[in-house]
Parts: sequence; structure tokens; C-alpha cells
Amino acid sequence: MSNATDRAATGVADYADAVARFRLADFDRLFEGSLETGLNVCVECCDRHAAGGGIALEWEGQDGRRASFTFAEMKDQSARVANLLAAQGVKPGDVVAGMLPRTPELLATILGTWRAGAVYQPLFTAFGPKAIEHRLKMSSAKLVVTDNANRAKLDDVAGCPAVAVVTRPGESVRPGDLDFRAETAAASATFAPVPRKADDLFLMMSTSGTTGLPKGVPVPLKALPAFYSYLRDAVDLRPEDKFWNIADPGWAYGLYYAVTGPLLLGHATTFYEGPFTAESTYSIIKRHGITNLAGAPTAYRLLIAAGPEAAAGVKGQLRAVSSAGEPLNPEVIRWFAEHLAAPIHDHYGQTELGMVVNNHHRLRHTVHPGSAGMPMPGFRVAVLDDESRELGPNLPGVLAVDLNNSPLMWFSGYWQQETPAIGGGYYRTGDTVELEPDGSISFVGRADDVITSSGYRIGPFDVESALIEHPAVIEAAVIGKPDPERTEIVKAYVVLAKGIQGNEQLAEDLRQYVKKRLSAHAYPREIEFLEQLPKTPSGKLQRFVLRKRETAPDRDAAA
Ligand SMILES: CC(C)(COP(=O)(O)OP(=O)(O)OC[C@H]1O[C@@H](n2cnc3c(N)ncnc32)[C@H](O)[C@@H]1OP(=O)(O)O)[C@@H](O)C(=O)NCCC(=O)NCCSC(=O)CC(=O)O
Repeated sequence: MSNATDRAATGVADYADAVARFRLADFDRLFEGSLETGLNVCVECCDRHAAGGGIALEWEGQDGRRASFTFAEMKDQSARVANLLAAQGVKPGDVVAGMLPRTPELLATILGTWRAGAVYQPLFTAFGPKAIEHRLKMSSAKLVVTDNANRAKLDDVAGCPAVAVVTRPGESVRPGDLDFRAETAAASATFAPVPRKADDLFLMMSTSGTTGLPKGVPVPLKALPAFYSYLRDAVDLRPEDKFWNIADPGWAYGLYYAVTGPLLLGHATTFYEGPFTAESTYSIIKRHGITNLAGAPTAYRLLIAAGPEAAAGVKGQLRAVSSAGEPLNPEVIRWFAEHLAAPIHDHYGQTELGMVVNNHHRLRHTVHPGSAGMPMPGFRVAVLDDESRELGPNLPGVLAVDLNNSPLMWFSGYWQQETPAIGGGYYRTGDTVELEPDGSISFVGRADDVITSSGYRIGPFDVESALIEHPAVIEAAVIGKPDPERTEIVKAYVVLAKGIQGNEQLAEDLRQYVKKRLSAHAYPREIEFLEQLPKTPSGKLQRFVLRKRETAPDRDAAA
């Protein structure tokens, strides 16, 4: 299939019309293969775009080096990786984990895994051994592809599978590890893509809940039409755009929409390997001529904090900006209009769903500042009360997906776990919202204890478990404390072992402990020492009491 058909789909369209005309079968003509009889994700995201000579990846390293990679080059690389995997005994359906920064080798690993018919599992490079071990155990991954900067974290992982290491110049790999560069250079550049079907998996994600460790989210091939739709209808990715999604492919928004989605549309993606700063972000937008940008509100608020002068150099350059991961403040929308002359739209989704409620850039409907938008065509959502009755406008309830009327829905339950969120014909998101009279959705808050910080979903139980492994800690309770920049920050209340005094040095030790053991992004920025934690008579932790304490107006006076 040529890109011409994809291109014909772009251009502004009426929202109601797009909803009325939605047919799942229309996606068949967008793919080379068929979800019913078999397709290969690497073929759809890479091979079928190779003949046109187009660019698949624009990459910029931490040191300012830049390189472009065509679809044809990535096809070649994917075959070499697939041969490496096959030589290691990886079979279709097996899981291959990647713990790499945003490099060309990361993209080759993802595509090569798909080419072999295997399942790619992301491991965020900020994870520590505890987060890694849980995920590798959960997925039974057969191989981890990483670099030397992250290799040592696997030493403490019980039952770690085989490891392939991507070296930088001058580096070597330790005995027993595979040298990714040497192996792929020596491997054949042909590998027949393995066809898979609608219910076969191609990604294994994880997501945090209130209780227990993160759950596995298996993503089947039938998610591809939903990922395609989001890029086309909400992001409005057009052939002439230069697209950059700032999110890291270690998470859903990055993997679904900085990798899978754009490549499915035959569009180049952009990887910047360095850490986020306002300065580097503006300079990449300028240097790469970015016209279509996606990311989390925290990133946008950090751009705003750098001031209007920093934005002046790219004012008028961004045609469409998409925001996901946290609710977007109306102030950010106003600032982007004034200082960047850019429309920024809020989009709502979850790892379990992909993006489902959006202020679409391509589809015409009213956009209210502060609203999450309208359901993407192919999804029907409802607002439910506690008895799963659908509520009318202006009543708070839980946002749910109507499973019988959502042909794009692909999630059918967590990996090898009960999924109480699914039942009675609905998937309940756990987010509290209100339906507006025009059918749009306004976000109210989270219905459980899950923390939203900087666009990351963080499970309090995960952080509490890491804290109590520290010898000084007896008990811990973790909540999200409202924060103007990061939506919430992780705050921990800690009960110390007998005889140990809480002080700033110990608080810093605990922060570093969680950063190293669990993850660099999930550590408690604030720590308070308490004599005891609020609990029910049966001993159940009452995080809501602590949350109330944080939001009480006289909090500072009382402290
Ligand atoms: C907005 C940001 C760019 C801001 O970056 P910052 O660096 O300021 O903050 P951060 O929260 O990322 O990082 C917190 C700390 O972790 C460190 N850190 C971050 N990444 C790291 C890495 N790869 N390796 C080692 N350390 C790392 C930082 O230096 C920082 O340390 P220190 O604090 O010491 O300085 C980023 O938070 C971001 O990209 N957020 C969006 C996340 C996202 O993609 N969300 C959408 C999908 S969520 C999703 O899909 C999941 C779901 O919803 O289920």
C-alpha cells in the first residue's frame, strides 16, 4: 500500500460525520496484511514504507550529533536484530525487553522484535533493580537489550535472562553477554517477517494501581487501528509535518505514539537522547523544524517557566501541539496561544486503552479549555455511578468505555491477573469525570490512590514497598500532594524504627534509596516523619486522611 492512501485520510473533517462513518473494516485497506489472516507489525511500521525512500527516524544524541535513518535502513536493521533473536532461541510470542535510551538501536530492537513475531517489553531507563525484576518476572522475558550505563542494574535481578549490550565507542561487553553491535553486524539482513493475528501480542506494558505491584498490560495487534486513529484524528499528523513526541518509549504514550503510531502512518519520528530541559527542547524544535509536537503538561509548564524570550525563536512554527498524561491547565493553553502562536489540545488516555478522549486537531468540534474532549471515533464512553448506571451531564462519576459499542477497544484484562475494572459491559478507568451537555468530558480527579506526577502514573504501594526495605523504616504511606508544576509530587509519611531520629539527612538517604532501588522518577520529593499512620480499626492504611491533611487550607499553620 502506498502512503498516498494514508495521506488522503488527512485534512479537517467534521467530528459528528467521522463518528457516523466509522467502520473498523476501513482499516483493512490501510494495512498491507490483515488482522484476520495475519500481518507483521514491522512490515506495517517499516517495510511497506521502505520503497519510497522516506525517513523513519530523525535522531539527535546528547553530544549534538545528528543522523537520519530511512525506512529501508531500519528494515535492514530490524532483520539483523530478528536474526540475533532467533539465534538466541526467541520464538514468536516470546517477550524481548529493551532498556535503552532514545537511540537508533532502540528503534531497531523494537522493530526486530516485531519482525520475529515476538513481543516488545519496555523498561524505562530510570528504573532500578526492583522495578526491573518485577517486570521481567511478570513477562518471562527471554532476552534484555540494554547498554553499559544500565547493565549493572541487572546484576541484582534474580532470574535475569540473557543480556545483549549496545556499546558506545571504546566500550566492550562483559563475558557471557552478547555484543549487540558485533552480532547484528555479522547477522544476515534478511529475515522473513512472521505473520501474527489480531489477538496475538506485540507489546507487554505495565501500569500501576493502588494496591499491589504494577500489573502487566498485554497489547494485541488489534490495537493498531486505535493507535493509527489517534495519530490521524487527534494529533492530525500530516505528511508535511515534522513530528516530535517528547515522551520516552519506556512508557505507553511514547511507545504507542512516538514509535508505533507515526511509523504506521509512514511518518518519521524524532528521538532526542538527552535529558529534558527547556533550552534543549526549544533548540530541537528550531533545528529540526518541528511543526507537530506531543508531550506531557509538566514538560509544557517547564517550557513556560523558561519565559517568553526563550519561546520567541519558535513562535508561529508549531501547527499542532498535543498534551497527554495529566490534565492540561487552561493557563498553558492561553500561554501557548500568546507566546508560541500554537494551538495546544488536551488528550486523555491510559496504558490500558491508548488515547480515547481527545480535543482532536483534525476533527472539528468545540474545544473547551479545561476539557479532555470528545471520545475518539471508534470508542463510546459513559460516566457511571457506583452501581454502573450511566449518568447524565454535570454529575461526577467514573469514566468507562462501553465495550459493546467500542470497536477500537483492544484491552481485555491484565496479564495473568483478575481485572475487576472490566464487568457489566464496561471497562472502568478509575478516573472521575463529568459529561458536559455537548458530549465532551471534563476531568475531575482520580477515584483511587494512584498518583499522577509529571505525566507518570505512580502506584503508592510500589513506593511504600521500596521505603520499608530501608532498615530505618518500619512503615510508610505514600500519597500524591498537589503541585503547580508536576500536578502532584510523591509525598511519603514514614514511621521510623525505634531509636532512630528523623532528620533531613535521613530523608535524603531515603530519597536516594528509592531512586536507586525503584526508579529515578518515582522517589518521594517530600518526606515527613510520623509516630504512627492513620488506619482503620482493621489496620488498613487510610491514605485519604493524609491527602486531606495536605490539602487542608490551614496545613502550613498546623504543621
Ligand atoms: C516532563 C518531564 C520531561 C520532566 O522531566 P524531569 O527530568 O524534570 O523530571 P522526571 O520526573 O522525568 O524525572 C525525575 C527524576 O528522575 C531522573 N530521571 C528521569 N529520567 C531518567 C533516566 N532515564 N535515567 C535516570 N534518571 C532519570 C531525573 O533526572 C529526575 O531527577 P531529579 O528529580 O533528581 O532531578 C518528564 O517528567 C516527562 O517526560 N514526563 C512525561 C511522562 C510521560 O511520558 N507521560 C505520558 C505517558 S504516561 C503513561 O503512558 C503511563 C500511564 O499513564 O499509565
